[in-house]
Amino acid sequence: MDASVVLQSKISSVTGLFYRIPLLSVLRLPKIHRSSAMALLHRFGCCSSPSPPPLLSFKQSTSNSMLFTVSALPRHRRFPPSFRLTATLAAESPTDSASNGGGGPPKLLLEVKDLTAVISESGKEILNGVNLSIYEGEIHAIMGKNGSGKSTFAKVLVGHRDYQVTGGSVVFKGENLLEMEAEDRSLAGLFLSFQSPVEIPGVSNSDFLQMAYNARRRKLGLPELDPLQFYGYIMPKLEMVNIKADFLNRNVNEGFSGGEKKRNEILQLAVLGAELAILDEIDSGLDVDALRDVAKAVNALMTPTNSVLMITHYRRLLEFIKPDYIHIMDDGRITKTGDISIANILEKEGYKAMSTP
Ligand SMILES: Nc1ncnc2c1ncn2[C@@H]1O[C@H](COP(=O)(O)OP(=O)(O)OP(=O)(O)O)[C@@H](O)[C@H]1O
Repeated sequence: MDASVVLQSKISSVTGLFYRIPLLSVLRLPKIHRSSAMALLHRFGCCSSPSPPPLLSFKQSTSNSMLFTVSALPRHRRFPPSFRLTATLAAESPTDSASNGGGGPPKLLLEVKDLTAVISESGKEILNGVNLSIYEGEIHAIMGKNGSGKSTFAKVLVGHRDYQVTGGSVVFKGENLLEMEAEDRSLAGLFLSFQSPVEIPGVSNSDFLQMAYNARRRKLGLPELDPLQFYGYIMPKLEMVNIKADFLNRNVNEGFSGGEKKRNEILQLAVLGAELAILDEIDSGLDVDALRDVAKAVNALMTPTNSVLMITHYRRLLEFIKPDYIHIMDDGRITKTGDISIANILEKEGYKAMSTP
């Protein structure tokens, strides 16, 4: 833990420190990365809770400094690479326990109508009337030329502050998504894997994931997991994404290769669970084995009640994660919807084949 965090710990309340650690790290990032990193923290609802319970337990020593009792083991020994825990501790995904899973016709999960949005800073219009409906259990893919508005659409859905909605409606699980704060959207079950995942120096993956997971459990009224219980919960997830346990000791995305960052995004998804996972170019920068691992993990996470919206340029991802619908986005709206045959045509003929009615 570096000096600024220790200093901060001395002026923080006991419960306040917990979420100041990632926040401090974000504030140390270059300005260009800050809003993305804040969005990442908001993904987990970790910056707005008025009094989050501490993951790190600590107490005042006689010398007036804080004594941390993060765990019985020093940080570098907390997740040895060979660590295997066969625990039967409470390890259900919050969304598993929240889902109805009770049969019946699939419910409408997301309904976007005539959505328009501009860039907050310049007022430039990017989304020009997006319409999209996603039912529980469906996999949708959005394809489209560079700059057509795919990532903007994803970021608008999760409430990214760079964009302002100027019209239309978005209903998620029956609620007006546009009225919800970014972290509430995340806690409600919306997850966006970033095209360029941000690094958060000074915050370990394990602390970050446990904090995020417990934030979601709190929201759902479930008891939080302590570090040992969290081991039990996360170990199968690591195997699912084929990530070594020592990744948990490393700072969030710091020094990760492009492919490792993408795997880490899917690990976050596996840990948090999500009713709607939006995967923005999750295939970019992945070698073929990594793509297979990531796709396998995404498929394993599918249940009859959750859905995936993936943004991609390439058909090869769609061979691993088979979509029910493919949409073409052009100039900030969805102009065509079909099945895998759209991707086949695109591969052969390019976007000119999509411009005919
Ligand atoms: N924060 C921003 N500031 C300025 N311009 C932006 C911002 N966000 C998006 N844009 C612009 O909006 C347009 C759509 O961008 P977006 O990233 O949504 O496209 P995309 O379809 O995801 O493209 P790609 O396939 O290349 O990832 C682009 O012209 C982009 O430069």
